[in-house]
Amino acid sequence: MAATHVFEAPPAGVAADWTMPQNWSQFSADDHRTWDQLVARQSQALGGFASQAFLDGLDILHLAGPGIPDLADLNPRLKATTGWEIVPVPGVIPNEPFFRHLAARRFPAANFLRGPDSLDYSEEPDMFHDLFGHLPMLTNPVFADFLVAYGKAGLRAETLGAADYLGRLYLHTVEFGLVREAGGIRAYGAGLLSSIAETVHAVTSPGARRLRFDLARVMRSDYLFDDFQPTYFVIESFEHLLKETDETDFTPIYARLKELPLLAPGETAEGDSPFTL
Ligand SMILES: C[C@H](O)[C@H](O)[C@H]1CNc2nc(N)[nH]c(=O)c2N1
Ligand SMILES: N[C@@H](Cc1ccccc1)C(=O)O
Ligand SMILES: [Fe+2]
Repeated sequence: MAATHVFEAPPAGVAADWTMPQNWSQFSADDHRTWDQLVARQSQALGGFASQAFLDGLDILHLAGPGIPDLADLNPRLKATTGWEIVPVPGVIPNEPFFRHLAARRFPAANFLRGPDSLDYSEEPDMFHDLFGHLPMLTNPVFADFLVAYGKAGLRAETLGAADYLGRLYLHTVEFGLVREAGGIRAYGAGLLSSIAETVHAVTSPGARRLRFDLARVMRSDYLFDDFQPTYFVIESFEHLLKETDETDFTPIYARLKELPLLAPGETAEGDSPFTL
């Protein structure tokens, strides 16, 4: 987590719920050019790597036209699909307000853009990651409901001192998740899909470890934040992910996990099931 700054209190200009005005006119011509470059090369490169659900949702961003999207235009279009909207925040915010926004179908998006030196990979989640990476999946009804169920589970976890388990679930699904699809493997995680370099690595590299998704295994698996993940988890379907999160009482899982050591990034565990096609 070295490079990424997590805010502890809302800085000036940021509301108590961590949201801030997008202030679209603040973005420079260079920012808009970088955005267009990112969208063009990333959209071009994702065929064969990205889940169809993601590719379908990407249309909504392309419809927004060139330049960094104005949320005043984008949000009504997103809202019409699944009821979700984007709310600008200064960067990585604490868990509790993050869960609260998700539970209310508001997706927090960082209100700054990476520089042209980080087109392939950024160590820090920025506006390109949050909009290009996350927004397309928010237009998928099953995934959209999963993320609400996740936010509610997060709020419950906060009261149980178990938020870190949920943080790991998020990282290994919403951010770096793979899915069995079209007789192969596709990426649906936003941390992959906003980075060409890591998407290609996760889907194709023989050196990437891919395990079958297992809820408890995922919840005890630590992750890297500023480098490629050593292990990826593959789900069978978004329906399965929704069911696991929506209908599960996590309390006994947390109780069991508290007795087990955390697994370091890339560490193997008894019972690991490598993903096979
Ligand atoms: C839920 C999980 O723990 C995760 O680290 C949260 C915390 N705060 C965040 N804040 C923002 N803006 N974006 C994120 O993806 C997250 N992730
Ligand atoms: N690596 C991602 C950004 C990111 C960092 C950390 C966690 C999630 C996403 C990108 O290049 O877009
Ligand atoms: Fe993200």
